[in-house]
Amino acid sequence: MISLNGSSLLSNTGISTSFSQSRRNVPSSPSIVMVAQSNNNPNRKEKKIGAVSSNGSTTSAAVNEIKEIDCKSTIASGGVQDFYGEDQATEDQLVTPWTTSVASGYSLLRDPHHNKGLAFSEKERDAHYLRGLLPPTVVSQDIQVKKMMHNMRQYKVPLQRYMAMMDLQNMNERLFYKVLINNVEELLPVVYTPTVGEACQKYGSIFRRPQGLYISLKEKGKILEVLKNWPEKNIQVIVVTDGERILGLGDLGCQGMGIPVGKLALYTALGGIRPSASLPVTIDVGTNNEALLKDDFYIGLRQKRATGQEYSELLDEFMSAVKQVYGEKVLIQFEDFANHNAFELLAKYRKTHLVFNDDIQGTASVVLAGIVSALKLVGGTLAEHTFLFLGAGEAGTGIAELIALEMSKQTKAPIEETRKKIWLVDSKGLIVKSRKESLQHFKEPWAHDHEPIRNLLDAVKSIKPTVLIGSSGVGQTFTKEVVEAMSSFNEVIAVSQLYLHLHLHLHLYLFDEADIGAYNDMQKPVILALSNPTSQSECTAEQAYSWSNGRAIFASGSPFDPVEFNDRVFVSGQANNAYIFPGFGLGLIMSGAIRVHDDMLLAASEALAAEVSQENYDNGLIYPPFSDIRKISAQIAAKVAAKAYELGLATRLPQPLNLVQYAESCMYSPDYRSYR
Ligand SMILES: NC(=O)C1=CN([C@@H]2O[C@H](COP(=O)(O)OP(=O)(O)OC[C@H]3O[C@@H](n4cnc5c(N)ncnc54)[C@H](OP(=O)(O)O)[C@@H]3O)[C@@H](O)[C@H]2O)C=CC1
Ligand SMILES: CC(=O)C(=O)O
Ligand SMILES: [Mg+2]
Repeated sequence: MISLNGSSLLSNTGISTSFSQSRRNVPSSPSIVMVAQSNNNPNRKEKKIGAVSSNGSTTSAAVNEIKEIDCKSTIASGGVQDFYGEDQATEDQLVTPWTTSVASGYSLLRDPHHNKGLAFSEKERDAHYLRGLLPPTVVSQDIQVKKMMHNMRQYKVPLQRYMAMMDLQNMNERLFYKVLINNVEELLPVVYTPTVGEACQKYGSIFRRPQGLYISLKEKGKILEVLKNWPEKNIQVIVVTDGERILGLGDLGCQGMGIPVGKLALYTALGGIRPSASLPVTIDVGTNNEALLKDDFYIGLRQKRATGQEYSELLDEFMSAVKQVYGEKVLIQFEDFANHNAFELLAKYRKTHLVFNDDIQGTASVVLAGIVSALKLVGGTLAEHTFLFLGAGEAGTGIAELIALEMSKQTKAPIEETRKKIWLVDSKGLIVKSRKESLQHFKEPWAHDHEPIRNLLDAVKSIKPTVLIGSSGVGQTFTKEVVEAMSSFNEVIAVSQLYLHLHLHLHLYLFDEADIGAYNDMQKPVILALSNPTSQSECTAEQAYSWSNGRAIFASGSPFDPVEFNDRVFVSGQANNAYIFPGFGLGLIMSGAIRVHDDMLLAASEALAAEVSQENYDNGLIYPPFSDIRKISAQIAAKVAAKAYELGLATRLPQPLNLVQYAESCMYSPDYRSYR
């Protein structure tokens, strides 16, 4: 007998046996010394009772010997043997979490990495002691996928679908990824935004089995040991949050764990990173969410958030421990930190670690790609457009800076100049020079000369942007008046541009109504409502199309169903960093990159924009469909890796000749493996 600890204790379902060959998928001769050890039962003494050979021949002997342990005094009422002394123990007595460790297939069925459920072949059932543990039928993985989707579609409540998917992930990892990859467009809204937002809000009450690693203030000084508790050793990507800005839902404390878990599921499904190489982490420094602090089911520390030195010391310890345990090349993705920490953490650790802030950098890359694509539909170069943001935080200023950088590269103008084409509104109004003294540092570059303006509508009317981007985390802020204003003056600009165009290029001075109509039709306002989840979207797809009279080029952070307006069906795109981070991370990992550089974000953006087909454009789309995401991720990974080599930041040498092929060859496949 051995005592259970770590992840095996957490995945124990009552009866626990460990099938030690299966984990490594190689023939082995485990010699498991079975030791009975009790610290609460005076009648039980430490006893070495045997060893089990790889063919399991001594299993029954060993089990018989276990039964020899004197347990006369552990008969619980009703005649059921309290074999482990657990029923007899009172609440304040300590018990050891026992398990027997024999070469049986029972634990194989409960090992999510290797379980295949009914897909175990006859041969595997014989070889791995599964006879009798499964019903007789043998089914293919494809049938399992079909069944899972059939069952999933019976649930009408999205959170039930989420829970069904999480249960599957905890039960049969390969099937989970096969289901997700094969049905990515249908299931992305389930495992990711918007449903993951609701899951985080209710994480305590839906909590079944822990996923990921929780590092709280209690672990201060012990983070190295905590990391070593994680069962996998070859970690390549960590997604970490402190839960303070979960989507647009605010501070969800420890319950933010749903985000790293969800993002890493996408790393595997969309980017092909091996699940065993990924580690979701939640840093719990408390929460300022009063409702959660009072919630009986809350799973985190019940205290106000630690800040200042206490906070930065914990983060510092975590960052050093990660590097010590997993090395220089582990990618650490910061996710959903509040902006007062996010910018600082990125600035501090980008010099010493391979870090990437998805909300600042990934979002910037995906939105730049969408805008570059949109230019095909609305005309002009990046520098000829004017941008207005609602929201000047991580997403807003991150995107703004990357657009300004790309503009600067294209026009050779200094970035200080190109920034002037970009305006941002925060909760206090338009960011202007007169506010400079009181601005957070990341807003300062955007304080241009302009009179103060308090609200978005007035800012839209004054700035007359061609592109409006919502990154405020506040729903319904792109009102009818805002969208109508965006549409109206883009029309006016269209007419004046038409005059200019005819005059300068065609030397024509006359035109008819049809010309104006055709040209105006091309002048469409670009409206991106990035805030997640759906409830926080600045406007819905239906509102964008109807209020703009069908002229908006629209994309949103969370998906919307197609909209019928004026006998036309409008399909909107999803402007979400999920297009970028999986391929971006793959590119870093496969090149052995040691640092992230802004030029890699531009490279990723270019790769994504290049994947939008003419057919997509014809349908008004500025992003390719998610159904092609693995192919897209390979293209992104290749461009990012190429940039890493070019910048001298890659350590995997020699550089593979064909980076796209190499990226594809690195990708995890969820197909079942055959067991000896
Ligand atoms: N689609 C995607 O891929 C992504 C979407 N997002 C979404 O973007 C949203 C914002 O994220 P992030 O930038 O990290 O958050 P931040 O908290 O860093 O920034 C929010 C910004 O919005 C401003 N703001 C808040 N309320 C209002 C209001 N009523 N009117 C005007 N401005 C307001 C804030 O103003 P102030 O500074 O004055 O407080 C702040 O500048 C979230 O909903 C998130 O889910 C984020 C990343 C990626
Ligand atoms: C998509 C994302 O990262 C966010 O909304 O925070
Ligand atoms: Mg995020």
